[in-house]
Amino acid sequence: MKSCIATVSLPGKFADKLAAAQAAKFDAIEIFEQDFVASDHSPREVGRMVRDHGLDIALFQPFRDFEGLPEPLRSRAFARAERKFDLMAELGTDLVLFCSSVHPAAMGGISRAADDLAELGDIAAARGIRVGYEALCWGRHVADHRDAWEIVRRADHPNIGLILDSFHTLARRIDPDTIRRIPGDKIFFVQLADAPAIEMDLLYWSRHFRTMPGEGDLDVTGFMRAVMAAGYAGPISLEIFNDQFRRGMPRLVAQDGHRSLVHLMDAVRRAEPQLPVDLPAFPGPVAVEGVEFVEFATAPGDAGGLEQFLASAGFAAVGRHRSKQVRLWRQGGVNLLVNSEAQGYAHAAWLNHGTGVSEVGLTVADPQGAVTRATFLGAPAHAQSHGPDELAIPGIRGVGGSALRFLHAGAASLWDVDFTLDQPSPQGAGLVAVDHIAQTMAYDEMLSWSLFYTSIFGAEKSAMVDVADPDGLVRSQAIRAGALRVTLNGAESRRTLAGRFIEDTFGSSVQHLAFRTDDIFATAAAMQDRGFPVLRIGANYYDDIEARFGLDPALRQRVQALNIMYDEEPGGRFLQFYSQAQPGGLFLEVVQRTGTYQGYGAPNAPFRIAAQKRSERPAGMPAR
Ligand SMILES: O=C(O)c1ccc(O)c(O)c1
Ligand SMILES: [Mg+2]
Repeated sequence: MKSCIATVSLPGKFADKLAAAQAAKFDAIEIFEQDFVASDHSPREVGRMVRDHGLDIALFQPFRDFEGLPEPLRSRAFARAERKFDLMAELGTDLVLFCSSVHPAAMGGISRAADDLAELGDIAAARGIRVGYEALCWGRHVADHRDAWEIVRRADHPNIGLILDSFHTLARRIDPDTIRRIPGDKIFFVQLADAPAIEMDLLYWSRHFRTMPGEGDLDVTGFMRAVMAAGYAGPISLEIFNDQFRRGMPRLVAQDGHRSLVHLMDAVRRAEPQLPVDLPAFPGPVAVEGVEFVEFATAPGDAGGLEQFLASAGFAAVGRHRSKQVRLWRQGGVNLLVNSEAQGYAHAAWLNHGTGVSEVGLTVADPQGAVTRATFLGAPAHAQSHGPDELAIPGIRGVGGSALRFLHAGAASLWDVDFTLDQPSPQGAGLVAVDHIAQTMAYDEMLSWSLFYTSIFGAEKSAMVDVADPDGLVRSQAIRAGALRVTLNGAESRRTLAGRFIEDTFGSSVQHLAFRTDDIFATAAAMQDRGFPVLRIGANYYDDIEARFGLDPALRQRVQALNIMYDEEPGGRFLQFYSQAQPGGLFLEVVQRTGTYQGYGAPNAPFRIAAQKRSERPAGMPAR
């Protein structure tokens, strides 16, 4: 796979873009003319800078408004093209993108455009240049790759070919399988971009909302399968116009871009194994069987507050690590680790973020294979010291520096090998499993996080929902990969509960953990007896759900008495209650799902957030 990224896809100055593309292991770049013009380097210097970064210039673009013009505009367009061919020679690239015209004077006509390109082909050929023609989906006369291909076919010139761009094809809902009929050697270049499914003007959508493949809702995999089936063997290039990326960090944008391409091509070969995808073999998406543990990083002075909070939720300390300052707290099938080591990864996490979740342990069929896949997708392996008789548990780093570990279900158990258990697992308050893990990040980072989960785990995303915090909007997206459910909460404002959590913890990620119970009324009562700092929900909320769902008044009484929130879908119900946010911002949630309910009670989130903001006062865990 020859990977390429357009300079327009990356933020920063020209040199920053090159450094980022190199660090992310791209093979080549497309020079977007505007980036070149804005830079202060001569064309020869730019060419040398690119090659000094180990990169090729695979394409120069765009050349606008060429075909179908009347005289004298037509001659002017040819003269302009020759100037750009001169520039390309100095840059050191032989392929240029001509996009379909939006010029008000452009005349239609497939043959007229073909004649113009054929004539241009002779000029280009004399200079060893190839011209690729791309249909912009808002082009004046040509807005469909099938028409662009017909023009290229009629131009019938070896130096004139087609350029495909997934956005232009998929935005117009053109069937990508029509690409399978195009000879692969006439496709000179392929640009890729995804986008979220939002109805809007095509040009505006393209210029502001493109995303990396897999981060949006378009079928970029179907598009790329068709391109490969056509016999295309050239570079695949990311051409992403995106407002968020423009203000992002060059290296992170480039890294996500490379990850998205590797993931895309892996998906292509898994969908159509006969296609010749040039990518080293690595294991498929990691299927998560369970959440085996969640570890909190803390320090001896802070552990007491956290442990008191866990005890109030029905957990009991049942054992300790053989060689480390780590206690095991349990109830039902849930294992929580409280790590107060004075060295190592957890300690560093505590120093950076305060008390909070530092690691999540997942059971998978092939732990080592999971790490292998993740490293091919650019996630660093996460090694942790272990004693001679202790398990080496492979792991990776998540997006914000959090860690994930992979364990075999049922194999030599971590609990038997690394831990001394002093008592059996208690029933506690009836929590049986981790239901989901809620991570919080700046809104601009959300796509990075979701790509991490969708690429490594093959996770499914549900639709993004807007949650109104009294002080700003929070976007929430649920991600599911087998037994791993994660909700991502992107804070737009620093004053939202989510935004403040990020500030207060210096970028910690897990803001809350949700546990599942099979009897939420019994669990809520048992936790109340243990002094759980439940979040109080006001009467207006209960009046509303009684009206909205036609709730039986007796049920309304029961849920209200225990501060349980309620949601339902045609196939099932969802009951949930929360703790107050603890100093530092962490909180817990308890849920019960019935029937086929798959959501997270999103309609309740604004009321929960408002209640949390009202309830803010120190309780439970002391602040650091
Ligand atoms: O937005 C544009 O004008 C534009 C330019 C060049 C491209 O390759 C493209 O896909 C879009
Ligand atoms: Mg394009």
